[in-house]
Amino acid sequence: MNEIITARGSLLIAGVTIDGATVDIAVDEKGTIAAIGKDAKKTIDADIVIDGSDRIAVPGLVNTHTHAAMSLLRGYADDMILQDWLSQKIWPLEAHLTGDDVYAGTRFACLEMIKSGTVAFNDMYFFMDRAAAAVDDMGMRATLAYGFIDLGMEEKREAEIKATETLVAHVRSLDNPRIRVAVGPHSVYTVSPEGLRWCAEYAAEQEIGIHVHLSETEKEVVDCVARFGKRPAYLLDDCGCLTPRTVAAHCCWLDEAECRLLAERGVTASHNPASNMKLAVNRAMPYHWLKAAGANVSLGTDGCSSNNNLDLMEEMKFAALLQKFAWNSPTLLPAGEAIEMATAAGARALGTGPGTLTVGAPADIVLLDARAVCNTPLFHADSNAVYACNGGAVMTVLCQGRVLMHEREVPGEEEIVREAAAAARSLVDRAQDSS
Ligand SMILES: C[C@H]1O[C@@H](n2cnc3c(O)ncnc32)[C@H](O)[C@@H]1O
Ligand SMILES: [Zn+2]
Repeated sequence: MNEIITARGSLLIAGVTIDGATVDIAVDEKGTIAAIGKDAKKTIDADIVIDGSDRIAVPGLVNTHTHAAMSLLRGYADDMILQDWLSQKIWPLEAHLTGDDVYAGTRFACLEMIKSGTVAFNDMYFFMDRAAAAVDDMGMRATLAYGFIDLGMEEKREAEIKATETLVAHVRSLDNPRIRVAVGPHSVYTVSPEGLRWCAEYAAEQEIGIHVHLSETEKEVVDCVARFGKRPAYLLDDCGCLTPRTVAAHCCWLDEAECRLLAERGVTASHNPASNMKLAVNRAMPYHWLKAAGANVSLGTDGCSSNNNLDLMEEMKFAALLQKFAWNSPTLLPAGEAIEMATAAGARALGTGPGTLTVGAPADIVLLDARAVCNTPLFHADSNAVYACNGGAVMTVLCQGRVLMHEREVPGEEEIVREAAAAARSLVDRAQDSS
């Protein structure tokens, strides 16, 4: 194994390219960027030196909507509409999930994310104590929410409340600054207004975030208006769920007034273009309205059963292309904004720092291969990163100054893949045996 992966301490990335300039980046032993520039090496006595020649440094990517352990369900159910996909295939299989599955699936998802430049993610799923263990083992950052689904039943709501409280207490007990907790009301079609209100009050009391699906399909909006007399964003707002700590995933079917409402409340809208196209939700997030309103718009992959990977480099391209195509505007969402979505906007949403390569920021750093085919010729690094490259161009990943991958080597990769394959097989076999 490359010794840089196992080494700990202060670190120097020597002769790396940032915005076209060749600089050194010094990282102190706390994992903070101590200096950037030609004299950066003088600020620390580096324990580790990484050769940055032929490398372009960018901030670590932040995936703001995942169901990480769904990596076990990759390719299990494709080419379906959302409601059928969830009710006929995904939920029946998820009924057989175990904590061990979630550990194996989340560790596997972390591996895939690290290999494509992601350092932090916002996750909503089940058995989240085991997801936390996986995140801890892999050295990433994550905000973890239990997927709260009460289907309007009081008994179920009580169980979901307990599960949420248990997870919050568990994550607090870990006392790991890389792992945070949020409340995860799944959506307005799976959680009653009483459940949504409880989630909002509990999140406020605990001073933690809210992670929710919002206006993913037209059916969600039509059904919500028919049941509650208002569109989903207004229902969430009436229940107190729209806050500066809220990440609302999808937001495809928002109208212009709802975009303004999200901006006013300080909500982050997580764009998930690949999942939206695959599930044919038939409308792209109105990014132009959200942007005009001043909302924070970040980027997510969604789970591996609707994407079907966790490559946020690839997702930047999907976002830029979908926005241009859907809203008939080649100038909408240029490369620089797509990178901002995948870095600073995500970091803002999860409170993981500025999401930039600046002195004092956490050293969440990705080194891209400047000699890769996708980076040749290198007229505009942002353009290549978004339109030409994918996660395969990521060579080295640091999270809080710790090297998670170097020269594409991640410790334990083979075993992680083997365990995930076995867990996926066993999950599907158990589900089949019971049917
Ligand atoms: C946490 C639950 O959310 C389910 N899920 C995964 N992807 C989506 C999506 O795009 N919309 C709604 N719900 C989704 C996941 O399977 C869990 O059951
Ligand atoms: Zn989702």
